Amino acid sequence: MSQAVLEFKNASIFQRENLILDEVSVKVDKGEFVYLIGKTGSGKSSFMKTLYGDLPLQKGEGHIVGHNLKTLKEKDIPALRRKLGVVFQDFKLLNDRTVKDNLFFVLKATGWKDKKEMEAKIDEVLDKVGMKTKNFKFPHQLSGGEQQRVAIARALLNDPELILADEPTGNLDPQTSVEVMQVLQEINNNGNTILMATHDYALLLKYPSKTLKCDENQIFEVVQKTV
Ligand SMILES: Nc1ncnc2c1ncn2[C@@H]1O[C@H](COP(=O)(O)OP(=O)(O)OP(=O)(O)O)[C@@H](O)[C@H]1O
Repeated sequence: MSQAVLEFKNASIFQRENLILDEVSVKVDKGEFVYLIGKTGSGKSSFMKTLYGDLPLQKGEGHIVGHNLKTLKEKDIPALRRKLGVVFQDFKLLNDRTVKDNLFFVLKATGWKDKKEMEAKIDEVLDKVGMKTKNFKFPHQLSGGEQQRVAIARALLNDPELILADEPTGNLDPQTSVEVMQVLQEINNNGNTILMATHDYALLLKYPSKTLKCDENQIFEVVQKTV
């Protein structure tokens, strides 16, 4: 049986009427760590948006964590997103509440009810990213790297089948980028599947892994030596 958490066949991705990516045929298997690279404007974000239901898939086949993107309805999007953990370049934490309350907010919004279970889950995910002792802090009291760790913890709350990280180190200095990358690597070693869009070639060299490249309206796998 296939272990694919993500599979596209001859898919086309459009922004309005503009064709951004054509004949996309890619697969990500359970447990993989996959990079998505490509120049600015090559379509990485458009691809990521298609994956979390922000951009409709108009042509071809696309399946992700058990959902068919071609037939995905507006009402199916929350269920899809619960199976995905999404991490953005700009963290997207709520600045008016503590780390812990940021995570509570997501759990409540995704249907959790039991306070004890919620507390335990929050401790568990913050522990995974080394931020448990800072759960009382507000986002502005944390460094960029710490905020991104919290964002990664938030992405882990609902045990996602796939983590989509869109330029997660884009706002961080090189040293902090490596620290955040180590967190992502640990999470991957613990069994989480990760697709990470990045511009950071230094990270690719330091942590080689399967790499997909967007170029000239295509996505193809590259052998890392020639990246
Ligand atoms: N909302 C939109 N409406 C129309 N065109 C768009 C929209 N968003 C992006 N595009 C176009 O789609 C193409 C791909 O953009 P996209 O943001 O996916 O690239 P990217 O590879 O993620 O770039 P970056 O690395 O800068 O984030 C670009 O030509 C862009 O101008």
